[in-house]
Amino acid sequence: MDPMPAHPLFAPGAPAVRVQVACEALRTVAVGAVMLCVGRLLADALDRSAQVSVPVVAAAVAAALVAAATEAGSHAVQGRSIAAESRRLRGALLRRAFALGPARFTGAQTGRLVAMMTDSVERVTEYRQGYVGRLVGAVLAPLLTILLAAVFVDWLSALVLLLLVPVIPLAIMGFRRLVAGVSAASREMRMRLAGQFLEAIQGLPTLVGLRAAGRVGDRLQAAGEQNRRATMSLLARNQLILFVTESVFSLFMVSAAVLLAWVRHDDGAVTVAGALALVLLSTQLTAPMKQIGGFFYIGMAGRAGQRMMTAFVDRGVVPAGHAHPGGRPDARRPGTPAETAPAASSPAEPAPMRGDPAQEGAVVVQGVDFCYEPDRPVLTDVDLTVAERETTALLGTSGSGKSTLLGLLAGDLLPASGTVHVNGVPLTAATQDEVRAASAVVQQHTWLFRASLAQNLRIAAPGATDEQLWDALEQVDLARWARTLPQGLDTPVGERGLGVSGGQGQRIALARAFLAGRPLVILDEPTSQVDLESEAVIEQAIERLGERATVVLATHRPALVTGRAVRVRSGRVEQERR
Ligand SMILES: Nc1ncnc2c1ncn2[C@@H]1O[C@H](COP(=O)(O)OP(=O)(O)OP(=O)(O)O)[C@@H](O)[C@H]1O
Repeated sequence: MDPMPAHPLFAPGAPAVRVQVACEALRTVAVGAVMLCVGRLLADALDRSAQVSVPVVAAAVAAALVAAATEAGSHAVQGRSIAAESRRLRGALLRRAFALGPARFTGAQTGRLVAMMTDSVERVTEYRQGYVGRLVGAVLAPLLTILLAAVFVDWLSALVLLLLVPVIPLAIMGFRRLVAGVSAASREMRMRLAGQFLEAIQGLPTLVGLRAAGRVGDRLQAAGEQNRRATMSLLARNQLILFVTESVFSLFMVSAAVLLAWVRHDDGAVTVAGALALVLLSTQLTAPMKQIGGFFYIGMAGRAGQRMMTAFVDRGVVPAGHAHPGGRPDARRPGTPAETAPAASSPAEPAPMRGDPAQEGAVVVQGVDFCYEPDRPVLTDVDLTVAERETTALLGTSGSGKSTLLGLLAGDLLPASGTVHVNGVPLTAATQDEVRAASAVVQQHTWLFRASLAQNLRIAAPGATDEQLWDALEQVDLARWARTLPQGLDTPVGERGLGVSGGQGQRIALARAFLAGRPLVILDEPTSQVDLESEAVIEQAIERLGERATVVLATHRPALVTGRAVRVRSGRVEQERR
């Protein structure tokens, strides 16, 4: 075990450790002195003829004060050095992350990086600045206690106790073996969960647009609950083992001390005061056992964090934990959208038109007013009808209200007055979910998850077959490219799509819209991030999409207007045709 690797990332020498060891040693001697004095006072109390010795009482009080002061001093030094090293360590890791640049993070989930800089830094500093000193102190404690017993009570009794003390490291090692694997697995699970949550938050607009947020949310909730249960049972198990080990060990040491005191007193080698002090001092020998719990939560997590940070600084990777040594990385491990989506379900079936004969068309907007803030109308008296399988482009300058109108069609906003019908369903607070279920939304900025191409596509349709995925890729002219990928559909596209171009990312987003199979597809500036060549491909893809669904898109680019165009000007809709 190399508790404090000499890596430039970590503070050299850790002066706080030396101060804590000194404090711990002083505290042990002071507590030992209190026990010697108490032994003497108890012996005097048993001997009715003896008087209470004021100097002994004074010595006991003074020693107790020294013990309290060293304890407080040790904590103060620890607190200060933890804060200083946390700041330094986070700064160093952040500088390294910036130096590596975003492209280096294609293989590493940002969530892991964040978890390392927050949770792991806390554990490492707590371990390096707090725990090592206390642990060394705790190992010194029995040796110093035995020294006190040898000098002030009886050297032979002290020698016997010294021979029994090695049971402590044996007990520590046994405990470590019992809990090590489970602790590593629990740490890895927490780290993965942190990554999943962060990625879900980062990609939330995409998940919401594809109506996959509920599914992913349910899955994350289940994963969180599973993690909570696993952690609680780990803690319960460890506490039980600790309790039993500590009780058995304490009982063993105190019984040995009582026996020794009895025999040596009978032999006339130890006074009553000495015998009592010996028994009291034996309770100090169990101090290392009390550190065992901390050793395994703080120590193991701290050392694992150190390994992780060293690997990050030296090799630029945030390694996974060691929960599954030698195990094959699971393609559907948590943290990927495929895992966060429910297992098998078929692509969404197009919702049938619902019977309101008065509302002909997939989208019917009548006399709609909308404002985000009172007295600042954004849409005024808007009328718009889009027939089934018709593609309609909303044109207009920035701020004219195009995205707001799309928000109403998607069921994300409610009109202040007027009516909106989507697929025959009137939009109200009560029907909002139903209206939202009728559409898939593709935003200007698409989020690609750190997962395979297939998993990124299946966000829209968890049960889609490989054939359906290839068909969707064909529709957006990405199938040829996908076939050249080293692992085909299983090729990782990288967090935020760092492995693909902006145009390819946007086409993957469109492929998701194909897969979603909703009757209405809403596209908000689908070509804002792409070059002219990609724009032409996207234009064709939108045309194909229009053969399967009603499409409403907002765009600044006239090239995208293949069907009907509608101009939005200062919150009003003017209809025109090309
Ligand atoms: N969440 C909001 N809260 C308050 N005001 C908003 C909000 N969203 C948009 N607005 C305002 O509503 C008006 C219309 O915005 P909207 O995004 O619908 O326009 P747009 O035509 O889509 O613009 P762009 O082409 O730049 O996306 C703008 O004045 C905008 O500032």
